[in-house]
Order: sequence, then C-alpha cells, then structure tokens
Amino acid sequence: MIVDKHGSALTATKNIKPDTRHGVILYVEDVSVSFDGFKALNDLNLYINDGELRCLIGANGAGKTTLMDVITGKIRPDKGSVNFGQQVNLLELDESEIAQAGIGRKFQKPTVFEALTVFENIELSLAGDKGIWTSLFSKLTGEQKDRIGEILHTIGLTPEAFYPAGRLSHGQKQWLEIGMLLAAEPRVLLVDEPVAGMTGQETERTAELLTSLAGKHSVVVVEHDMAFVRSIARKVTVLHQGSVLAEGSMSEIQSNPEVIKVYLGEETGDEITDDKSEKSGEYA
Ligand SMILES: Nc1ncnc2c1ncn2[C@@H]1O[C@H](COP(=O)(O)OP(=O)(O)OP(=O)(O)O)[C@@H](O)[C@H]1O
Repeated sequence: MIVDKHGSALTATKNIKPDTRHGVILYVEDVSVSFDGFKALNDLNLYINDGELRCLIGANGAGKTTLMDVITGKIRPDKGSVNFGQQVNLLELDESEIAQAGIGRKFQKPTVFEALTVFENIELSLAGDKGIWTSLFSKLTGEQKDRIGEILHTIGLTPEAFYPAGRLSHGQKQWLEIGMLLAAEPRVLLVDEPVAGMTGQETERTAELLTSLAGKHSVVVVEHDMAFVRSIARKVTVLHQGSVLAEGSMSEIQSNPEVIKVYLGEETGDEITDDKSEKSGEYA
C-alpha cells in the first residue's frame, strides 16, 4: 500500500492529485546522491512551478540525468526529499507508480514501435498496461478516438496518422514519443535533449510543441543546445557539480559571473555566451 507523507493511504496512484495550492508541483529538497563516494548530487534544491516550462542546463557530469533519475524513482537519494505537490512523497513510490501518478519521462532516443502506425503507437499508450494484443484488437470508444485525434493534432502528425512509425523522420519520431507520453495525461513531463540530431526546422517545431504543452503540463527540459534553450525558456536552472549554481531568465544566466566562470573555465561542450541565434539568426 502506498501512503502519503501524512500517513493517508493512496491505493490508486493514477488518482493522485498533487496539492499545488502553493503553485509548486515538484519539490526536490536537500537531495544528495553518491556513487562510490563521489557526490553526483550535492544538497540539491529545485522547485518546479505548476504549468511552467523549465530548462535545466549544465556541463557534462553536472548531475542532470541523476536528478531526472531521482525524480522518476530510478535512483534513490542518500538523503533529501522529493515531493509531487505538497503531499505526495515520491520516494515512497516505485518507478511505475511515479509514472502512473503523472510524471512522464522522455529519454533522448525515441522508442516507438516502428512497424505499427503512428495512430496505433498512441493507441497502445492510451491502453496503458492492458497489453499490446488486447489493446490492438479491442474496439476503441469514440472518446478514445477523439483523444488520439487531439494528440495527433497537438504533435502535428495528423497527416501521418496511418504511416508506419518506422517511416517517420527522427524529429517526427520524437514528437510521436511525446504524444505517447501525453496519452497518460501527465502533470509533469521530463524531456531529455529533445532536439539532439534534429534539423533546424524540426528544432523550431519542437520549441513550439513544448511551449504549447506548458500551462496544462509542467515541462522540464534538459538540453545542451543553448539557442534552443533561449528560444523556449522563461526560467533556466544551471547545475554544477551536483548543485544549483544559478537560476533565472536566460539573460540573467548569461550575465551571471559564477556561470560565466564555470562555462569559460571548463570544457562544457555548450556555449553559454555565443549562441546559434547570433550566428544564424534562426531563433532571433
Ligand atoms: N551509475 C553511476 N555510477 C558511477 N558514477 C555515476 C553513475 N551515474 C552517474 N555517475 C557520475 O555522476 C556524475 C553526474 O552524472 P550525470 O549523468 O547525472 O550528469 P549529466 O549532467 O546528466 O551529464 P551529461 O550532460 O553528460 O548527460 C558524473 O560524474 C557521472 O560520471
């Protein structure tokens, strides 16, 4: 049985309604994670507001993936607390319970069923854990068809609905996977490097898609592409050595002396002060 931090029983994780009366949907407080004595996360604090779109940046090894792993229950922290809304203690739920409770995660590599159509891929996600055969051979209700139609529209794949997913471009597969996550109606979406390997046009479309999802969902994007981050982020969190180094708008971050020192002093692979928009005008 799952119990919230006040001791009340939560029998159906799907019905968890996070208490966001204070405007915060994710509370990560004083979280530390060590691997063989090395602190990948070090007393980290992060608060994600309900409905916001947050970008998480940081050099390789800063702790971004470890943080996502802690939120989704893949890794248990050595100390600290992680709450979904004010009351639901995520550290008491396992990975699938956390997903069911409304925290969806999209990994960098798309994992769609290539032989099935775009429509069928979403249909399967809508079915949840009913199983592939039951779901493909049971009749969809009108409401379910409408929901799939809505998702296809949101991700911009209505014309490709009956294409096998294997025929989609890399970018379209990423959108399909986001659509598959949306079928579970998550309150929080964690998205890992969504535009890696995308064309400029696909990147722009992804920016529009993620921006359109904010509001109804809280979206946390981990990304190295600074032009993309600039194009979508209202608030950026910079991780460094397992802690939050700075938080603010992209321009606040870019002029923060601590951030400049870290980004200029280390080979991060990212360029915080000289983004693509200035080179190509793509996101100007
Ligand atoms: N399972 C593990 N065992 C040992 N060390 C690990 C493990 N997972 C992560 N680390 C270490 O923890 C630190 C943080 O790694 P993490 O993957 O969270 O960083 P990141 O910010 O996601 O980096 P990147 O941008 O390269 O994906 C790194 O130094 C990494 O080597």
